Amino acid sequence: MSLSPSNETLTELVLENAVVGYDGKAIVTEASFQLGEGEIGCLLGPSGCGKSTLLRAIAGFEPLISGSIQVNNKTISDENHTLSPEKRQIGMVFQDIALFPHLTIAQNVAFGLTDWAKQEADERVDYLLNLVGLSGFQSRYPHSLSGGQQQRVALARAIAPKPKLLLMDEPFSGLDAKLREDLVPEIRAILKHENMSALLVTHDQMEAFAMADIVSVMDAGEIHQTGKPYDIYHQSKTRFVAEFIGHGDFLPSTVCGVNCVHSDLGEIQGDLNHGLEDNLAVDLLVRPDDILHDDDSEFLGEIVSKWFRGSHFLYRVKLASGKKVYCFASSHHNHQVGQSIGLTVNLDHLVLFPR
Ligand SMILES: Nc1ncnc2c1ncn2[C@@H]1O[C@H](COP(=O)(O)OP(=O)(O)OP(=O)(O)O)[C@@H](O)[C@H]1O
Repeated sequence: MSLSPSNETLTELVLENAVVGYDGKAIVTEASFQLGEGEIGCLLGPSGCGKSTLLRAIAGFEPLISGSIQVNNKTISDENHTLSPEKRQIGMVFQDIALFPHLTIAQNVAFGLTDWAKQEADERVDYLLNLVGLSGFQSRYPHSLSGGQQQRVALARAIAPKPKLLLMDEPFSGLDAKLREDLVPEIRAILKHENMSALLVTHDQMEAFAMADIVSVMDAGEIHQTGKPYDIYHQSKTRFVAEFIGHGDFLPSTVCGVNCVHSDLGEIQGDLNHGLEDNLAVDLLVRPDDILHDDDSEFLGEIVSKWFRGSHFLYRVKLASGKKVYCFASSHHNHQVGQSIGLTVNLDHLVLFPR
């Protein structure tokens, strides 16, 4: 058995209309998405929307009411059959790190390697501890490690037996914000290095965007949209996605051409044909980065509140119509609440919801 990185773990996961629930009552309705070989996916949604339920179905802990789950073209769950979790070769990392306290770090990582030859298992443990930045920690015990270090050990333990797929249920939510910010890209890099297909569950948008190649946004048991983080943010398909992801406002507008709307921001030409008929009443999604502060602009808005974000200010500005929108400004443009500032509209993708 070779050390990593390996291509053995390259896995494709396909969910087709998966319905999952408890006591015959559906919680997740017809979930479909596809995770390509070596891709990192994310189920993102508010608390109680069914993310963990769907993850548990993929792990084999919950049966499907209908639909199917396939790994590398092999059906592992459908309404008639649930392959048992231990036969799925799926690794899991949870929020509560759950290392074995009485085992050393090396023994924890080697936990799933009982059928490996000793020398290969030792080499695999050393390789992984080095990969997660903890070489030299072999004989320490979990209680002597920080939360972030423990979570890295948990990751090493989960990927040690080279599972086909790694499932991660809110793995960072017990960690403080700074540690999370550092650890998320680090763990992404490790998974990519290992060619590991992985699926993360989180309610944190920033975590989803920093970690995943592809994000499925869920609400009330339903997947609203699956796509790249950029597309989810800039081309939200439903009002829920538009509101759940980042800041944004809906401006009442009227369609005035194949790629044009009229709103309180004036007439805006988008870069795509929106396919809606002229004069249709719509809501236009406006993100903070769609409106920029510009001292030279004569189009004004009055600051009603402001947030200093280090590298920039986020202003809430009131337009002449009374509607409020967010606006970005670089951090040396420090204006006061009540002041009117110039605005330019930087909106290429028109995201419209008929009213
Ligand atoms: N074992 C169970 N039996 C019955 N209902 C359950 C069970 N587990 C979860 N539920 C219900 O299913 C719904 C979805 O729960 P789930 O844990 O999947 O949501 P989630 O999106 O992962 O939430 P969170 O982010 O808070 O963990 C909730 O209404 C929950 O109460």
